[in-house]
Parts: sequence; C-alpha cells; structure tokens
Amino acid sequence: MPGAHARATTFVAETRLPTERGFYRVRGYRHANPNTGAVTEPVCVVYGDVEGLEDVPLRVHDACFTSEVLGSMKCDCKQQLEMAMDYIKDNGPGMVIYLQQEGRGIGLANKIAAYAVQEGGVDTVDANRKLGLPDDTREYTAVENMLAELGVKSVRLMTNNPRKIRELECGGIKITGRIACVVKANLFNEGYLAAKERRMAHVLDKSWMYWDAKGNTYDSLDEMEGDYGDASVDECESFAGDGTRKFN
Ligand SMILES: Nc1nc2c(ncn2[C@@H]2O[C@H](COP(=O)(O)OP(=O)(O)OP(=O)(O)O)[C@@H](O)[C@H]2O)c(=O)[nH]1
Repeated sequence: MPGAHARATTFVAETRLPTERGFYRVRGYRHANPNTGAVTEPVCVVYGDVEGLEDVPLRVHDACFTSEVLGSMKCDCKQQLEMAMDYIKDNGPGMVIYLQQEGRGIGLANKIAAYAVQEGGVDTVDANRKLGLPDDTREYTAVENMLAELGVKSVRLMTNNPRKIRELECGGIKITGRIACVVKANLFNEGYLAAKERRMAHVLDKSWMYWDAKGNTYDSLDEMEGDYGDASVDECESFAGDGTRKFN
C-alpha cells in the first residue's frame, strides 16, 4: 500500500481505551482533505496488533451523529459500528477507521435538511439532489495513509457497498475479501435500506461474498484466486476528479 497522500494525514497519539465492549487501542490523526483542504480528525480503533499483517478485518466507517449519539432509527450506522467493534474483538486483530464525513460528506446540518426533505416521502438520494447537494463527497485517502503508517499489507473490508471497495482499491489498498455488515431493518429505516440497495447498489444479504474488480462474485477467496486484480481504469476514473460522485 503506497500511502501516496502520506503528508496529508498525520498521526497524533495513541491511547488504550476501556469501552463497554473491552479494551481497544485508539489512534488519533489529523487529515487534510485533498479536494477541499478541510482538516478533520480521523480515528483508528485497533484491537490487537495489526502492524505488518495481511488480511486484517477493517471497517471504514463514516460519522453519523444522529444514530451514534442520538440513537436515531432512521439508518443502520450505529449498529454497523457496534457490529464492527464486536467483530474485530472476536476475530481480531482488526481495525475500525472512523472518518468525520457526516452525511456521506455533506455535513450534519445538510443531512438534517435532507432528512426534512425525506419527511415528504423522498428517498435518501433524491433528498440530497432536491437540495442541490451531491450524492456522496466522501474521500478515503486518510484510510490509505493510516494503513500505510501501520504497515497493514491487506484488508478484508466490512461493508455492503461495492463502490466503497472499488474506491479504496483505486487508492491502492489491497482488499482480499469482504465481510458483510448487514443490520436488521426496523420500521423507520426499511425504506432507507431499500433505497441503498436499489439506488446505490448496496448488497444487503447476509452471505459472505467476494467480488473481483469486474463485479463478479464468488463464495470463497479460493474460487476467485487470480481474478481479484486491480480495478479497471474506467472504474478508477469514475471515482477521480473533485471527489463528488453521482450514483446513476
Ligand atoms: N446524506 C445522507 N446521509 C446519510 C443518510 N443516512 C445516513 N447517512 C450518512 O451515511 C453515511 C454512511 O453511508 P451509507 O451509505 O449508510 O453506507 P456506506 O458507508 O456507504 O456503506 P457500508 O460500508 O455498507 O455501511 C454516514 O456518514 C451517515 O451520516 C441520509 O439519509 N442522507
């Protein structure tokens, strides 16, 4: 993993944190967004010693104040974070990288505005568009840099989002597998989850599955050995540019 944007992410400090789930290493960083220059403070939560390892379980998680702090039931973010913390403890060493990219990058106030639009029956993608906001402005160079800094050679990514896998691969991260991260729907988030599946190609089944760069799926890593190459140039280009992506 090259860590091409190494100077953009600086390690600040590590502490040992006692949590309701057990003891984790928590590493704080400062990161300058290469598209906007905005500085955020990503955090890496580590269980065990990941340094120099391959196939490390990794959750790349974006902030969601409404669920993680307020307990909102409109999305699945908090449960996914908890699932990831449990997973790395039970199957570690592993990591959760927590990025301050609230609302898929539009920020908290804009996400609240999007929620207000959704109250009129508009789905999560169209609500952003009605407000003239991009679908997703998240960027993952901090992940690249943090993994390089820790010497993590390859990861198994906890996600249901194929685009996240491809985007991280485009940044040079070696992903050797996917770990599904599916949360049970409730009355308030079932429409949101359905929209993620329909509009954003999230895979919300519970099976373990592995993708190659062309989107073919396999039941095991053995089956796809040799096929899991670099993402195509087209895929990389579609994620490049000013950091703003469209889903359709
Ligand atoms: N704009 C917007 N952002 C939302 C909404 N609900 C949750 N979020 C944000 O969405 C981000 C999480 O992205 P998701 O699309 O749920 O999932 P993902 O991270 O792409 O994919 P997974 O790895 O499978 O979880 C967090 O930053 C949340 O704050 C919403 O209705 N509108």
